[in-house]
Amino acid sequence: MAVAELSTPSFINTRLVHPSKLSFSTTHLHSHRRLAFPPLSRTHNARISCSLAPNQVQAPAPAQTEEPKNKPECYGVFCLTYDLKAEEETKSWKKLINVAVSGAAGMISNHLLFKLASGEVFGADQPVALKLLGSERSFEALEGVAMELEDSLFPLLREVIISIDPYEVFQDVDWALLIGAKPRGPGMERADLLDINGQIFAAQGKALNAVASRNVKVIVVGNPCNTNALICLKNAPNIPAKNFHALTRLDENRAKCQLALKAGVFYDKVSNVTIWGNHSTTQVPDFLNARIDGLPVKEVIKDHKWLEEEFTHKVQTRGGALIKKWGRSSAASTSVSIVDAIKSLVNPTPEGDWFSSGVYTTGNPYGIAEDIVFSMPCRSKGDGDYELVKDIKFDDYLLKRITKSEAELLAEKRCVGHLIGQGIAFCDLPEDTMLPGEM
Ligand SMILES: NC(=O)C1=CN([C@@H]2O[C@H](COP(=O)(O)OP(=O)(O)OC[C@H]3O[C@@H](n4cnc5c(N)ncnc54)[C@H](OP(=O)(O)O)[C@@H]3O)[C@@H](O)[C@H]2O)C=CC1
Ligand SMILES: O=C([O-])CC(=O)C(=O)O
Repeated sequence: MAVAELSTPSFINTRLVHPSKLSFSTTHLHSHRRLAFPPLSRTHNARISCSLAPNQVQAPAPAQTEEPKNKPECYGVFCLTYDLKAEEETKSWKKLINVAVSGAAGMISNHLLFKLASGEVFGADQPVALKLLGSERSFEALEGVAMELEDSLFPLLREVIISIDPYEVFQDVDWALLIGAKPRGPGMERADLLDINGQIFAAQGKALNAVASRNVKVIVVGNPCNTNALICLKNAPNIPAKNFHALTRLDENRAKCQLALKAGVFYDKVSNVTIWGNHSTTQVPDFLNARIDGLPVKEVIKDHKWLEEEFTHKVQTRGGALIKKWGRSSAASTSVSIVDAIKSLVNPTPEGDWFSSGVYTTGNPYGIAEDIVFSMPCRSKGDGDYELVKDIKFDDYLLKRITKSEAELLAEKRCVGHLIGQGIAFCDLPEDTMLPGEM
């Protein structure tokens, strides 16, 4: 049996031994101990214990013994132990947080993971553990991702595990970024997509409910993301519904860019942009409440016909326009928008401004149907939570558009009744229901 000798708990002083070359010995992590690693297995992942407890962990998770039966599997250099308290420059760092990413071998993740590990998302004093969820099919690609993370030498990246089991990946997670989903293929009905992807998010909701931190924040990216988020939260009744988000931040960013272009200003001058509704072509980019340089958009952009027609359509179909150019859907800008969405929750929202997120509608002050996930304007104190913005103006144009997106989401919800404990599915989707990328 090959065994790695670790003479110190510090990360930088340990010897690197690749786990695939070693077999299991012990998981006790103290200085001056013998440590070896299990061979890579596709069903069981190893998470190495460390001297830091994850933040906010209250989940009634299966008891973690020192040698759990299904010991999760760490990856390569991340199997080496460390002790943040032992190094001068890391003593002041915060407690490790656990971040799960599904679809981790996909295009969006390929951009996102490196941002998460670099410190640009959670801060330069926030060590992270990345827990990557893939599938049997993509397991080798997932190993490739983990190898690239190893080679990037990120000081803040203290643990990486790869797995195809959501119950292992979601154990004690503080954030779950749910990206993995099946794209709609040629000839596939939207109802089929809702069902196929809905099954994934129902299973992941159940796993989060069982093993994640009770305070986990969940951002659903995989499409159709609003209804997937609804399915996920319905299958996780022990986690507050408020903690679930569907990503509409990319749409907000796209809207800001178009307004800036038309007004001839740089996009940092555009604020208070809400995307209402579904992440689909019925989404409503709100120019009534948006501001440019502090002024109402309609005072700066006098061409109101452009706002109602061209601007709205451009934002709704930006994903499709990009696919036509690239031959694949937005990945880099989506990952940037996921970073923006997280940062908006962990930093106080600038005075007077807000951000868009697809959130649970129950108790909303706008009269939008309850019990769906709808993009609305939010503000955060920076504690991971948010409040809906109250002082919002509506006019007939805005209300009519919002109603259309609301009707679409209610129809999507009827299609997934079987996945949310609401009886038999009945699918009567509007003809023109499309993802942004389907135009
Ligand atoms: N909300 C938003 O603003 C946006 C959302 N999206 C959506 O994000 C999702 C991911 O996009 P992207 O990263 O570009 O896509 P990729 O195809 O590159 O990656 C998708 C990942 O999803 C996983 N996946 C595919 N089918 C299944 C399945 N049946 N069960 C579980 N996992 C599955 C794949 O994992 P594996 O290889 O392991 O099977 C793959 O790694 C898509 O649904 C896309 O529509 C995209 C852009 C914007
Ligand atoms: O439709 C897609 O898969 C891509 C998408 O969501 C977008 O670009 O907004």
